[in-house]
Amino acid sequence: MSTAPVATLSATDANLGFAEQLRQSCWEDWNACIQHRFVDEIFDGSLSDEVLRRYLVQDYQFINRFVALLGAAIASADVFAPRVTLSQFAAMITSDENTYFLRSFDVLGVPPADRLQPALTAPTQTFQQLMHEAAQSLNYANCIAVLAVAEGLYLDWADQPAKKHLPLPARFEHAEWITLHANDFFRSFVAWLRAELDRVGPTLGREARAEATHYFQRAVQLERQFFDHVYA
Ligand SMILES: Cc1ncc(C[n+]2csc(CCO)c2C)c(N)n1
Repeated sequence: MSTAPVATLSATDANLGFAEQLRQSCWEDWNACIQHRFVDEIFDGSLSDEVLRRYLVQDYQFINRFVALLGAAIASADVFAPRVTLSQFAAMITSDENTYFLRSFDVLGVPPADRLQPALTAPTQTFQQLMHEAAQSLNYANCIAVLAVAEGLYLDWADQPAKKHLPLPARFEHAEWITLHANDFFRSFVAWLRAELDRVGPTLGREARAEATHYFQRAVQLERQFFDHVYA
C-alpha cells in the first residue's frame, strides 16, 4: 500500500477543469459583472443614452487589440485545429460586428472624432495594454485566458437563466448588444475556448499556470472596472 501524499489540490479543484477553476478564482468580480446595473438596464431598456454612448465609444476601441490577440493565439497554438477555429472567429468579428457600432453611433449622434479617436479612459487603456501584453507573450495559455474572459463573461451576462424569460428590449441598440452575445455561434465559441483552457491547463508547469491565472484575473477585474466606469 502506498503512503505517498495523494493530492495537493482540494477535492473541489481536482474535479474542476482549468476554465472553471479560473472562473471560480474570481467569482466575486465575475458575478459583479453579470449582475451589473448596466446589464439590468440594457435588458429592461432603461439604459440612458449617455451611459450607452460612453460605453460604446470606449468599447469600439477594443477591437484592434482584440484581433491582434486572436492573431497571437493563432500563432502560438500548439496544433493546427485551434488555429482554424480561431481564424474562423476572427473572420466573423471583422465582418459582421462592426455595423452594430456604426448604426448605434448614428442613432446616438456620435461624431467621427469620438468614433475613431476618443480620449481613452483608464480601464480602456489598461485593458488594451493587457491584451497587448498577452499577445506579446506569444504564449497560447495566456492568450486563451484573456480571450476566455472577454468572451466568456459576455456570454454569461447576455445568456443568463435569470434573463431568459424576458422579452428583448425595444431599441436595437439594446437588443442587438444582447443577441450578439447570446446566440448559438457565440455559445459554441465560448464552450470551445473553455475546452481549450481545460485541454492546455494540465500541460502547464506551476509558473506557466500561475501566469495564465494572473492574466485571467486581471482581465476579470478590468471587465468590472469597465462596467463601473461608464456610470462614474
Ligand atoms: C469590455 C468588453 N469586454 C468584452 C467584450 C466582448 N467582446 C470583445 S471583442 C469580442 C468579439 C466580438 O464579439 C467580444 C465578444 C466587449 N465587447 N467589451
